[in-house]
Amino acid sequence: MALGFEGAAGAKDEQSEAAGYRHRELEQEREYVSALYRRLDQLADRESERRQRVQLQEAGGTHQSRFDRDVSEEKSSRRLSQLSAANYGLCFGRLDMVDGDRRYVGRLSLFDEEDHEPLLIDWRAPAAEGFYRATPAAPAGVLRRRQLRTRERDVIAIDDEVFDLDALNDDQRESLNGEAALFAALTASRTGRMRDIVATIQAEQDRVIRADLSGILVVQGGPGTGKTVVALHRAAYLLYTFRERLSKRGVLVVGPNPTFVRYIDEVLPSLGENDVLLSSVGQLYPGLNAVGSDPAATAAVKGSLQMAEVLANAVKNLKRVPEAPLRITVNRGTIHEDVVELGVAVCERARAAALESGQPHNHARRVFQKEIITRLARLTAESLGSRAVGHEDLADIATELRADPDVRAALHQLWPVLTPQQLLIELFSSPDRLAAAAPDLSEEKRAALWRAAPEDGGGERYWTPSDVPLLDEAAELLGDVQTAEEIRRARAAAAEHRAELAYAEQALEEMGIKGLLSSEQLLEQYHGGPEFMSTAERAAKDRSWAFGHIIVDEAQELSPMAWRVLMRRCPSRSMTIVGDIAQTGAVAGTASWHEALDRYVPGRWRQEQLTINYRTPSEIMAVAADVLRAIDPDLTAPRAVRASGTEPWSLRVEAPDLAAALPGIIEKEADRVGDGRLAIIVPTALLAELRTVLAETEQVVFADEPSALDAVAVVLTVEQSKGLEFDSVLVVEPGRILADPPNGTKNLYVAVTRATQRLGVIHSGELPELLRALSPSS
Ligand SMILES: Nc1ncnc2c1ncn2[C@@H]1O[C@H](COP(=O)(O)OP(=O)(O)OP(=O)(O)O)[C@@H](O)[C@H]1O
Repeated sequence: MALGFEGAAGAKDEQSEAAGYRHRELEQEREYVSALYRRLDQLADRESERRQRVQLQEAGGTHQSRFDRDVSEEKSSRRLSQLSAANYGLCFGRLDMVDGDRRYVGRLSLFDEEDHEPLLIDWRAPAAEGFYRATPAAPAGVLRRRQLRTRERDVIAIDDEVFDLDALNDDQRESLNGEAALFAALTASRTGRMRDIVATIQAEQDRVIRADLSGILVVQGGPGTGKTVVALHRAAYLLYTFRERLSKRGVLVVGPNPTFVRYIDEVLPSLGENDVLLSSVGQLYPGLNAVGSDPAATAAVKGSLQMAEVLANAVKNLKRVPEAPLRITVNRGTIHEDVVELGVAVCERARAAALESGQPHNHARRVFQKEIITRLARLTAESLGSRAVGHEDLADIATELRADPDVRAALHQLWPVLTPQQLLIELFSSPDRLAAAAPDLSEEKRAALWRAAPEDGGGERYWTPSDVPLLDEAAELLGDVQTAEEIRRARAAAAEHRAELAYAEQALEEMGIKGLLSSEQLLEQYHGGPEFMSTAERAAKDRSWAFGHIIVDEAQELSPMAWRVLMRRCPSRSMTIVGDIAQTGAVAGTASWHEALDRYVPGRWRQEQLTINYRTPSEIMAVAADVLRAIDPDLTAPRAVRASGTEPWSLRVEAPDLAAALPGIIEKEADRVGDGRLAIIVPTALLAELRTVLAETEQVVFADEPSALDAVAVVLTVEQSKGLEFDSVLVVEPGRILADPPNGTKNLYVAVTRATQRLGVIHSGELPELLRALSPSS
């Protein structure tokens, strides 16, 4: 049966016997774990000596020797960072199997030096599965599961579950995996950064983590059910299990905003995985960090699928056929100056030939240009008089014409070459162009898209996260801006690169280091690339990169246009999508998984549900449940795993005094959370006012400041608080959050589910009816 040591005793002598047993077992585990650390240190020392030796080797030499040296150094660095990630919490569990086998489970695998017997099993290995999956009802060969609770390198407690089916009641069958360790983790103060949960993963979460790599898996779950943390552990699991495949193509994790990305960025390194690209949607376009913001109406239009058509039209409209023959002055200012006439039919033919090539706009321009220049060369030759003009002469004339400023201007007028940024700037700043490209958008929607052209060509603040999918779409339609010569060279280089890659692939196979390095990395090393670039770094720079797996967090926030970008980045459709439809806040966000996915993989995606809330205590969830019912009476809030013993409260302060009272309320609450973290979640419209009001309040920062995650108290909008959690949360003016269209109720649901311990609501006027479960405070 499932029991801790505490439950075993009855009479006094039995109690002291149990205590003695407990003590002996604890000592035994302390010794075992110390031995594991000795082995870890030994491996780390050897690896760093090896690396030093490699570093001392001469830098020059042949390609081959330089390559060997770089591979060794890279291999050592990776191993060292894996070993150092296991410096604390190395081992956290033990499985005693029915067949007498005993397995220790931890952050990585360790083997005995002499007999190569496993001393410790990596949590991701199949042999460790029972540690997370075994239940009293389905023990899967496990007799006892032991949790080792550790502080730094010492074992401080052990908790046992003994699976004995005969002695179970229903509650015990449903018992949580490693309750004591889990509760210790859940009630600890938050640090502002997400931590890994490798020691306390629960069975329903483990099923998601170890699910098949292929296809699209949607993980739907209410707030605090561990979607984010599970998604990150899944990334680590997939990299461990499919190392060879994924090290080459890489894994991308997409979060809703840069603050969230910073919040989660320590989890994968703590699991020994450093080569995953983390990005928000605003960072997905290489070379751009879009930090501007759009009014809701603008974001709604930009996110809608209609924009794909608008952009396709905008690119189509770039190609112009003149209404009358075009008169072009050639050889201006020379003795050969002349005016030639380019007929409408010629332009039409050239345009048709270019379109027929099926290439993106900027590439097809070459076909167009060739047709026009050939025609102009003939006309120019004719204008030179009756002298016979041969092939070579025509070629020379064509070369001259290509450089002729008037000819270039005419070509630009007929078929301009543009970057995606230029296309969007020109489109959004011109009501006429917008009207021509978006005849199906209402006047109002077109007006929402209008924006003055920037003087500096558009910096970080000009571009918004909603622009990124549009830039990506435009880049697809336009293609790179390259000259014909550049394109010819790029094609030749690509062919050579493909041949070299095939060769490198073979070399990796023969050297037995496939999975450590990709063939691309090997080639880079071989050609003496400036520095070693990880797969994630290479992928971050390449818009056309196809990832091996994509994980999307807070996926309900993605607009239809953002979904298109992600689908383009993952042609294999190997994706994990985590989110909660009840928390959609973005105006162009996702209302249903069917709506988002059926377009790409009709009927070919699967869904898992997470049902237990590990973050929010039951007292707060009672309040949240009323808000959820207002969103949809058929939805059920996830079951809170614990109570905090603290009632969530509300405080009414009338409008003129509210701003003045806030600093005092915040200071008091910050004192209460001690070394924990406090969030003040406010309606977007109040943000500017509060910046002034709270300017002098100690320890308070705003979410857009770099130190936001490390501060004792941070002020955020609901949007900025997505996916984050805090020990205590103050929600200010919930009525205004509710009244903010179109997702006010969902936003309030997000706001009240951010706390791990305490929730307070401060309001002027009547408290919204759906927060009636709060206890009024004076
Ligand atoms: N098995 C577990 N052991 C310990 N802590 C856990 C476990 N599962 C979840 N948690 C903790 O619960 C909290 C909520 O997890 P997480 O942020 O992943 O939830 P979420 O479902 O993404 O929430 P939201 O939808 O609100 O963003 C985190 O602090 C996480 O570390």
